[in-house]
Amino acid sequence: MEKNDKTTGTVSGIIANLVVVDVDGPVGQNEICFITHGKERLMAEVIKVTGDQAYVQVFESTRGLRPGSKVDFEGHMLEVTLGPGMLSRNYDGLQNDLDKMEGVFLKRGDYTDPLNREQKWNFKPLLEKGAEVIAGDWLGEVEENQMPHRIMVPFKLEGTFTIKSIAKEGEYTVDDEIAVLEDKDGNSVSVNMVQKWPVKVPIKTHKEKPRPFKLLETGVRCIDTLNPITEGGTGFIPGPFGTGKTVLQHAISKQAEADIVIIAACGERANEVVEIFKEFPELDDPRTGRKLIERTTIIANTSNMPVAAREASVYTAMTLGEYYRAMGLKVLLMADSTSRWAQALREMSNRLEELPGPDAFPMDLSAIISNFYSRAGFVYLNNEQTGSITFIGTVSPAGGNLKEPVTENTRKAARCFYGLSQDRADSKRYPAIDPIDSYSKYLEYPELQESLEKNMGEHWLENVLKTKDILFSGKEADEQINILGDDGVPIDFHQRFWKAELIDFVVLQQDAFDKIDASTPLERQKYMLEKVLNIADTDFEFKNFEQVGEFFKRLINQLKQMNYSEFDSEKFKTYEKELEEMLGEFAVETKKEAQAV
Ligand SMILES: Nc1ncnc2c1ncn2[C@@H]1O[C@H](COP(=O)(O)OP(=O)(O)OP(=O)(O)O)[C@@H](O)[C@H]1O
Repeated sequence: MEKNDKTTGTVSGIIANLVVVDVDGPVGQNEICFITHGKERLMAEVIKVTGDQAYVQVFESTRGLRPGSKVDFEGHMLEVTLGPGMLSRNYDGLQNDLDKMEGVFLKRGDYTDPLNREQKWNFKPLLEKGAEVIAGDWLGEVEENQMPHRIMVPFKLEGTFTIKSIAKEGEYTVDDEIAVLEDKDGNSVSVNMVQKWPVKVPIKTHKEKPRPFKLLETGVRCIDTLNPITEGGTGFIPGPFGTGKTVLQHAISKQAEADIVIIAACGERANEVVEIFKEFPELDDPRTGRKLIERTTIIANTSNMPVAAREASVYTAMTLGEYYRAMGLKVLLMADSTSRWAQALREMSNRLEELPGPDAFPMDLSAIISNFYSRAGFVYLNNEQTGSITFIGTVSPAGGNLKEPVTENTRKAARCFYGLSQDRADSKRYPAIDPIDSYSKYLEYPELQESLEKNMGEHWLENVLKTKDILFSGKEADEQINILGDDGVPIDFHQRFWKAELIDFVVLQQDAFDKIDASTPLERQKYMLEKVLNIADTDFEFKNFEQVGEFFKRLINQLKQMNYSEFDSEKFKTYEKELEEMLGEFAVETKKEAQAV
C-alpha cells in the first residue's frame, strides 16, 4: 500500500466520528489519514470507500469540525511502532504513551512517540557479516528489564538478504543503524531497532504453527488441574460483576509461565482504567522477586474515548504480542473486556448503516472474533526456537445472558471456557470458576494428552476425568437431597455430596491472598489430587448422614491446613500424619461398630 503521490481530500460530511471525504486519488481500506482542523491534525481510518468518497472514522472527537477541512492520506494502515522500551508502559489503542498525558486524556490532535529516542541500549550482535537472513531473523539483542529483546530483520522485508555489515557490541539509540542488509540485486537496506507494522495484519515470520500441546502452568488449581490452558492456547472468562474477575486476572498474570504480559483494558470506564494503572505497578512478580509491571505493557481505552480507538486497542495489544513471540518469548495476553471491543464494532457498523446481525452487532462478528483469536498460538521460528501468545479474554454478557452474540461467538473461537458463577461468588467459593460448566477442549487433544502423560504421569488424565465425575455426581446428589430432604435419601447420597465438597474445598477453592495457597506448582497439584482421590475412592461405613458431614468437615479442615503450609515442610508432614491417623481411626471405629451389630 505504500505509494509516493499521497492522496488528499476534502471533508464533505460529518456524522459524529464518521466523516465523509471527497478524495482526489486512490485510497485503501483501513488506510490512515489526518484531517487538518485549525492547528490540530486529527487521525482517522478509512472504513469504507465508494467511488471518489471515503468514509473515515476519526480516532478523536470531531467537535467543531467543518466541511471543507483538508485531509491527507498516509498510504498505510494503522501501524504500531515496535522496538525496545515498550515494557512498563501504559499506552492507549493508538500507542500514545498515557503517562505523558495530562489528566486521563491526551489533548485532541496530540500523538506521542511510543519509544524513547534518546535512551541508549547495549546491542550485542547475534549474527555475522555475510550471513543470509529473512524477515524475523534475530540480528542481535539488547536487554530490557533483564529480558532479552531481539532486534529482528524487519518483518516487512520480502526475500533473502545478506548481512553487509552489522554493528559491534556497544551502546546505541533505537534510531542508530545496527545493520545493513543487501538483497539479491545488490540493493541495500539500513536497519535500526525500530519497526512499524499494521495492527490488523498478523505478523507471520514463523516457520510453523502447530496446535498447542504444552500445558501452561498458572498455579490456579481449578485451571491447571481441571481445565488446563496450553502455551499458545485461548480461553475466555465470562463473568457477572463482582465475581472475582480482577483477582483471577491478577493471579494468572502474576503466576502464569509467561515472559511478557500484555493487558488490553478495552472500553473500561475511566476510573477502572486508573485502577489498573494503580494496581498493576503494585503487583509483585513471584518469578523475578521484583515488580510484575517490569515485564508488562498495558494498552488501555475507556468507553468515552472514540469508538475507533477502542476498536484498535485489542489489535495493538495482539500485534505487540506477536512482536515478542517472534523473539522467542512466551506472551500472555489478557483482554478485558472483549464485550466492550465488540460494542465498538457495533457502533461503527451501525453508523455505516450496514445490515445488522443479531443484537445489531456486525454480520461478520463471528469471523472478526475468530480471526482475532486465531492470531494467538504457539510457533516454531525459523531458527528452531519457539514462541507463544496465550490469549485470555473476558466477556461481560449483558444481564448474565450467555446466549448473547459476543459470548456465543467467543465460545466458538476460544478453546477454554472459565465461567464465573454468581452462586459460587456469593458463597465465597473462590475462584468462582464453575467446575461443571467450564471446560478445556485441549484435554481432548492427543498432543496435550501425550504431554500430560509424560510430565504428570500416566494416570493423570484418568484422575482428572474421575475428579470431574465426582463433582458431577456430588451435584446430582445435592439436588436430590434438596428435593427429598436429608433423611429422604440413602446415606450414600450424602457421601457422594461430601466427596464433591472435599474436592471443591481442597482442590478448587484457592485463596488468592494467602502467600502459599495463592499459587500451587503442578507437582503439588498432582500430589494433593492423588491424596483427595484416595479418600474419594474409599467407601466409608457411616451410621447416619450427620456422621458423614462431621467426618468430611474434619478431613477438609485438615487438608486445607496442608494447602496453607509450605509443601513437604515439617508442618505439612505433621498435618498429613494427623490426616492418616484420622482416616485410620475412623476405619477401626466403624469396623468395631459393624462387628458389634
Ligand atoms: N481467589 C480469591 N481468593 C480470595 N478472595 C477472592 C478471590 N477471588 C475474589 N475474591 C474476593 O472477591 C472480591 C471481588 O473480586 P473482584 O474485584 O476480582 O471482582 P470483579 O469480578 O473483578 O469485580 P468487577 O466486575 O466489579 O470488576 C475481592 O475483593 C475478594 O475479596
